[in-house]
Amino acid sequence: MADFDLVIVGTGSGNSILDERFAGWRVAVVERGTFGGTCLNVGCIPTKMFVHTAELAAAPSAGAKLGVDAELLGVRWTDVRDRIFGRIDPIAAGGREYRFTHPDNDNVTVFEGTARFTGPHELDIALADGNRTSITGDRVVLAAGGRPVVPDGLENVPFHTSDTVMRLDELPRRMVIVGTGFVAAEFAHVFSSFGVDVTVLGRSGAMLRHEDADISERFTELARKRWDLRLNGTVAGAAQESDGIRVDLTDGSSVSTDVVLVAIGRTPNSDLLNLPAAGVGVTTSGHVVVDRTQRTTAPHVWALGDIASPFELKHVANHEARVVQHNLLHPDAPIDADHRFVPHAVFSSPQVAAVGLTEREAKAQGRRYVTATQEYAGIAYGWAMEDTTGFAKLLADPASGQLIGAHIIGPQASTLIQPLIQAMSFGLDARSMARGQYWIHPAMPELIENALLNLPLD
Ligand SMILES: Cc1cc2nc3c(=O)[nH]c(=O)nc-3n(C[C@H](O)[C@H](O)[C@H](O)COP(=O)(O)OP(=O)(O)OC[C@H]3O[C@@H](n4cnc5c(N)ncnc54)[C@H](O)[C@@H]3O)c2cc1C
Ligand SMILES: NC(=O)c1ccc[n+]([C@@H]2O[C@H](COP(=O)([O-])OP(=O)(O)OC[C@H]3O[C@@H](n4cnc5c(N)ncnc54)[C@H](O)[C@@H]3O)[C@@H](O)[C@H]2O)c1
Repeated sequence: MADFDLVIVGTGSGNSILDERFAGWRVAVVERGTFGGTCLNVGCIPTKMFVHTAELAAAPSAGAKLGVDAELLGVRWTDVRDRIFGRIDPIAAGGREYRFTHPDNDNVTVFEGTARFTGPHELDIALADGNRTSITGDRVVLAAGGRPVVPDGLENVPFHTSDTVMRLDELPRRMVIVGTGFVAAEFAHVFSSFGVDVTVLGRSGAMLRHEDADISERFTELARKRWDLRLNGTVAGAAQESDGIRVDLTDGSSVSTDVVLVAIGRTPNSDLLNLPAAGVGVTTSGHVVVDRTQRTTAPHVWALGDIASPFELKHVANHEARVVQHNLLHPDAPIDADHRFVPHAVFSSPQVAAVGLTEREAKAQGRRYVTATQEYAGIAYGWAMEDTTGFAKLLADPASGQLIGAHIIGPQASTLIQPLIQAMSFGLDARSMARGQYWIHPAMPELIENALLNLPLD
């Protein structure tokens, strides 16, 4: 049995822990899938490459109301797909090659297979080549991520998840997307911009229902105009028919389609690891329990990213990887992860971005707060874009002026939110932020300036 100072399970964010400071450590890295994990191979990065391309495809139809008549001649799907993965696949392969062969990694052994604990420090690895091996780790880092959840009712038909849908052989004519969250909103935008007839099936009454209610309501209203949106129901069953797949819904209706995309959330890969053998606890949702230093209930085991984090976001996984890295290197001076102001963005059309509390959460916490909104239609750059639906909504403590929540729906929301994240992270109050700096005129951040000035502070 080979003994290691450190075993890292998962090469998504876990792969970024190692640097020259670990040169004297014997390290094992275990990976059961493609090197680089979800974000690089099947998540953030390819999706945003498709989203950018989709926006180019959608531009001609958006031009007409501004007096520019253009026509989309076509989307060469296989060219788009192969350009994107022609860029990504070599990065994943290069990362793997680096760990296997580069002298920087003389102290690192890579095992390609699925790891599971057989004791507190012992792991069995079912290798991809069919063999097995056992190793021990003085310390273990769990960075094993999660995987898509699949609903009942699709047993008799082929379906895709975000893991496979970006590599379709051809662009389908019709697509049914099950789910109304991040993945559904982004892929509905991508595929409908490419000319696919998209139907979205949602169990709840709104899309992006975890967002602030005003944002979710506006997004749902706009989604209804673009996609065939079937809410308050889900899949009851499905059958293969001569001209495609028939999906039956719980309300008794049905939809015919060429491709079904499942996007109803992800589940942590904690169940693959036989965690009880190591004394590592999990929550009812399957997330590994960690303390503020990312240490699990077993003192020699740390966890980071989607396996331990309900946020399921890459910037959170990256932050937690830096915390784990520090705490491995400095066991006597551990640091805490900072989850105070975790932002997110949905790269759909329109974009949505948020940080801090929704109004619903502020109420539930009994917080004293004031709100302000500012529409894009009320700022000069919004006039340039003829935007009539986007807005920013802020929540602040009226006494201190500290922002407690920020929500944006509209063009470049994912970029416009950043100064608000900065203000919240560094404790800058709304009035100082609005009047203590210049705002370039007539640029889009005037949306934020005006929203801040609209806050009815004490
Ligand atoms: C379609 C999609 C789009 C996304 N877009 C964004 C975005 O725009 N912005 C954002 O912030 N986040 C986005 N995310 C979320 C983001 O991808 C994840 O939060 C992030 O990749 C999680 O990183 P991780 O290191 O925790 O896990 P992963 O990157 O999933 O890495 C886990 C690795 O562990 C391996 N593994 C699992 N179990 C074992 C085992 N037992 N033995 C060995 N290896 C194992 C897996 O094969 C995998 O490679 C997106 C996700 C999806 C699905
Ligand atoms: N831009 C980004 O940061 C980004 C993009 C994509 C994914 N992600 C991450 O990936 C994770 C997974 O995304 P997701 O969209 O799959 O999950 P999600 O949790 O965002 O949304 C899932 C949706 O599916 C609905 N649902 C659940 N079961 C259902 C059923 N049986 N039938 C119909 N609807 C059902 C839920 O009500 C929910 O609205 C997210 O939590 C997110 O953190 C992030």
